[in-house]
Amino acid sequence: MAVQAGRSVVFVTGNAKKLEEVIQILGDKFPYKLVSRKIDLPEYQGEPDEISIQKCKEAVKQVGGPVIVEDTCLCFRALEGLPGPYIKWFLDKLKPEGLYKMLAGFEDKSAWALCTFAFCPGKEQPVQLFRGITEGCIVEPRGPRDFGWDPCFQPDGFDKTYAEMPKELKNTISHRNVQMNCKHCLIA
Ligand SMILES: O=c1[nH]c(=O)c2ncn([C@@H]3O[C@H](COP(=O)(O)OP(=O)(O)OP(=O)(O)O)[C@@H](O)[C@H]3O)c2[nH]1
Ligand SMILES: [Mg+2]
Repeated sequence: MAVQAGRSVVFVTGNAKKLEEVIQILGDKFPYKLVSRKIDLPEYQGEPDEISIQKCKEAVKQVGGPVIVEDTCLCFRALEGLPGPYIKWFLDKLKPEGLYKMLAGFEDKSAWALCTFAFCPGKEQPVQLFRGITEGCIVEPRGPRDFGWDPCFQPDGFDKTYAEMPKELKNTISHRNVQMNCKHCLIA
């Protein structure tokens, strides 16, 4: 990332669980000081890239310096990628059980989790995007309920849902782990 060494970057999110995972994934190898700001940014509509760019521009306006935001989509193949960026509202109303039931009429239960990080060094500067995708399927919910749709998403190659996995394993293979050496994630 184009941040000068020794500088800090503000991760803007209203979601404490995301923040927790981002801090765990970056560990102490991230060469910049990560500062968090809890701001509930607007839930924009549109394609994932456009949403992340708008979100990042709003964050930079509010923070006034280098920022990172991320937007997470959960996309069902049978529904041509929906709910996608609107998963927050579907999850809120339907809970993981309802997400699973949404696919009752479809044979194809496959899904992908997409995380789009957006970085902007300052006002009027271009926004850079970084994407991570983990392929999986939607299953009957299993495991602890402490983070969103984790109980109904089972990544390919595993017999556990995200929620059933130890956090270290989820963080190694998850859509949020946007690293070139992550074997399970596709870097878009
Ligand atoms: O089970 C989960 N495992 C995950 O790894 C994960 N990452 C995000 N989410 C949920 O999916 C929606 C994304 O919407 P979202 O990107 O707009 O997030 P948000 O509004 O909560 O925070 P933010 O936009 O302030 O950063 C929200 O309901 C999040 O709780 C996850 N659920
Ligand atoms: Mg949001």
